[in-house]
Amino acid sequence: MAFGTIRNVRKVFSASELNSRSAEPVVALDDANFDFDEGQLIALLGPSGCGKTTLLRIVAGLIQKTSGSVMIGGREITEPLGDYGFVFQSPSLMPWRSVLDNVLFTMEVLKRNDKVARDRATQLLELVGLSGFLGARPHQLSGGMQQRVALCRALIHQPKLLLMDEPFGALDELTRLEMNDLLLRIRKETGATVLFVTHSISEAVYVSDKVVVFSRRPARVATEIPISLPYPRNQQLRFTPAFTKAERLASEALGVVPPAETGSAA
Ligand SMILES: Nc1ncnc2c1ncn2[C@@H]1O[C@H](COP(=O)(O)OP(=O)(O)OP(=O)(O)O)[C@@H](O)[C@H]1O
Repeated sequence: MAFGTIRNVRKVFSASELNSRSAEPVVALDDANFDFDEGQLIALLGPSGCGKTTLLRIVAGLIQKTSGSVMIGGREITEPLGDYGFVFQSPSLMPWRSVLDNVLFTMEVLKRNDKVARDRATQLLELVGLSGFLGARPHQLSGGMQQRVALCRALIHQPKLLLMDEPFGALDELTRLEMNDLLLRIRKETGATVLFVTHSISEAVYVSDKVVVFSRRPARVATEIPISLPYPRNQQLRFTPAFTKAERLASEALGVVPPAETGSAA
């Protein structure tokens, strides 16, 4: 059985949730379906406003779905679980805390801020190339470095599932490419299962085992594209026929380009 199953998930934001008497209900998700295995990295790709963040928040147990089922590791998700990690577009670090103490914040909340936690935080920060910045404050770091800290903070408690919502969307192109490689390396080291929301077709193909493409709101899964590019991946893969073909399939599903006459070939 799959580690994660998203079945017929529908979410309607009612007028009361919209805090307005006059507003029409908003159908954010309509019958979203897909599965994923433990250790997989799944990219969720779709037009702006199609409900990707809403789906992540439902998977996280932060909001209730209107109908359908979300099972993670054999449990139906109805409330927030402690064993998830989150990375958002903004790193949201605490400015008064050092890099190390920002990473350890999760462990403080979980009351597990012991030597083991500190050693792991130090190892993670080393893995992302920040071993020289343990005592630095967030304002002394670049945007990419801050996002590396946020990644370590999300992984410090060895979460069952890592949820990433456009984590590299605010970074410049070069830093973004570096972060894609870093994510692949971290994921290999930690074995984390990841749901990764992005607007970038190229990024989705590069980092994932499968791209789930959503239609316009109300979102349904338009198609699932298995990515069988080899590991370890490197930037040269972006210029291979297999990569271009996957990008083309995703672009077709998004309606960016018409379907190729053969139905799939790049
Ligand atoms: N708390 C909320 N209350 C009411 N409506 C909401 C709420 N959260 C999201 N929505 C609506 O649900 C729809 C989907 O929003 P969502 O943020 O999930 O889309 P998205 O695909 O993540 O967008 P983007 O890619 O631009 O970040 C939007 O129309 C949004 O206005």
